[in-house]
Amino acid sequence: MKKLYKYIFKYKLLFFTRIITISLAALSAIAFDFMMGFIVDIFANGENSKFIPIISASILLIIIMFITEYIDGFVMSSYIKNTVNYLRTDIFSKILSKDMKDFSLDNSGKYISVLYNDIKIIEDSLLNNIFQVISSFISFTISLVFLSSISPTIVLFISIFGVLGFVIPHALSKKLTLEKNNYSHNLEDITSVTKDLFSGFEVIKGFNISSKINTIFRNYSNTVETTKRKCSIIEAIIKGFSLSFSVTIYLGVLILGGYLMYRGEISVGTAIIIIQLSTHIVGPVKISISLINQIKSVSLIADKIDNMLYDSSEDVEDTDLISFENSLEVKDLTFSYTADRKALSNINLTFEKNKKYAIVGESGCGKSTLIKLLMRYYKDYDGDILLDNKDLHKIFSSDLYKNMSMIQQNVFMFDDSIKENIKLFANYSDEEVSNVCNRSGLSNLISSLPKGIDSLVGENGNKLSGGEKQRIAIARALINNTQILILDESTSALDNETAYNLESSLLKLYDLTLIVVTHKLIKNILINYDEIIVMKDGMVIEKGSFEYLINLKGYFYSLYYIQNDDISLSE
Ligand SMILES: Nc1ncnc2c1ncn2[C@@H]1O[C@H](COP(=O)(O)OP(=O)(O)OP(=O)(O)O)[C@@H](O)[C@H]1O
Repeated sequence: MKKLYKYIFKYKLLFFTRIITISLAALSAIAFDFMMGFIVDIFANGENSKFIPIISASILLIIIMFITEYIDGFVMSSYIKNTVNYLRTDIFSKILSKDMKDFSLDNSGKYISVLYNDIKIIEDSLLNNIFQVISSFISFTISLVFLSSISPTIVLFISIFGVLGFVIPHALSKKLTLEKNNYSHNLEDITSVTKDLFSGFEVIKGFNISSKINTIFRNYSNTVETTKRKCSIIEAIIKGFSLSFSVTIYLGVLILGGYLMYRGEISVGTAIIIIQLSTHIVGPVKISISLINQIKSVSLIADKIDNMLYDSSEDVEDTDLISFENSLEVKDLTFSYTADRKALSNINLTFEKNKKYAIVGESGCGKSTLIKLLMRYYKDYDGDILLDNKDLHKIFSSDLYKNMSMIQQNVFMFDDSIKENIKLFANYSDEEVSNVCNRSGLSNLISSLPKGIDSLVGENGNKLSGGEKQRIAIARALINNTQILILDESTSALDNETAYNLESSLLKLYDLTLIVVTHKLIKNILINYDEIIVMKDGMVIEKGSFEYLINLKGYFYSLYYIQNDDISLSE
């Protein structure tokens, strides 16, 4: 919760201006109470000469109240706009600065929920209420000071019931905090699930499972609404308590004031002032109880955001890597996603600078897992991964991803031109862009388009084919001067010819260390790799050149034979 103070006080000037405007609004309201009392006394005593001045003062007060309300609304809306904006963009940039391994641990739906749902809860329950509490406190204090100068007995009575009114509902506040936290978690779940279900739209339609999916969604929606209802019930109980106490105080003041008037100790006007002032004491007590509880209920949500934004890389990264010079080594690497099954067992490999490596093996043997570990997606493995003899974990993220890039099947594209998608909005010259286009095999595509490199790619690159998007991704990596390029073709829908062309152009790049996960066992391509790494059941079981592996007549030979039934023909 403490970390939220940074956001609350970010716009100090607006914050304190708002306190001044709400104090003025509170003062004007109290001045109005006095005005009512004076008017009644002027009529009761027949003081005609004071009639015009009191009417003028009333009009002036109304104008002041209007202006104060206007300025107050203006300041408040500016404060909320700036603070919420700052909070949301700060959280967003913290999410972006997370390490890949940390980011992949959380479902992105959770981040979306924090950015919209949780921030809305913080705005409603904290930012708005904090001023209401301050305003209530100011009204309460000023009214109490005035009232104590008129009748200390009434002040004593109000204080006793006011304290009781605070203490009893306080007991319910913990329950409310927990329920609000549950509500926030349930909102997270429904956002993630909705996101997943929409991304599976084609499957839902294709397999005709809409009614099953509707049931799943209804259950999530029901859970969210049930938790929200629980919060509302607890809030209603708290409000019920505070209402009972405030009505008791109000009635008590009315009876005590009436009694003092009956005894002739105060005038009718003063009795009205007492009653009006007591509303400024009772009202704040009543509101503050539920407001303070609502503010407290934000604390668990604030802690949750803190935990989510915790970046484990801050703890370990202390090594730089200016440029990859020698080798990427994997020593005794073992990794499991779940305790009951190893995804990788005892892997030992060396990837030398500028050499080309292919990783092959049947589906599920651990190829993608291996390259994800090389890209530092997961940290909890046994063994070592060393880049130029430096522990992969310790290398600064900025250095690591400057030297290593991975291209997967789903290449993210900005809705902009081909050129901007290659440059990624950095300052590269046209010559540099054209150079990487040649190297990544994009030149043919560009020359066939009427607007060339300035052609727009469409939303997420929908005007381009899968292979073209992958080429743009390669150009991105090359312009960034990536030393090690990892290509995951495991799930690639690329046809053989496109895959062939893509790999051939990369294999020709001398100053690039290339690691390609491939399913397509094509001799003319595979002979160009320095080493083919063959995996089975999470282990590396063979490795060597294409020729060596074929002559070995082992597992690779059988895999190759399945895809190329007649070896003699394909050779
Ligand atoms: N996030 C995950 N959580 C749990 N198990 C996983 C996860 N990702 C992969 N696995 C399991 O780890 C094993 C290796 O998966 P991996 O994706 O590395 O295989 P692969 O060789 O790349 O397969 P493919 O060629 O089909 O892409 C598989 O048994 C898979 O079910």
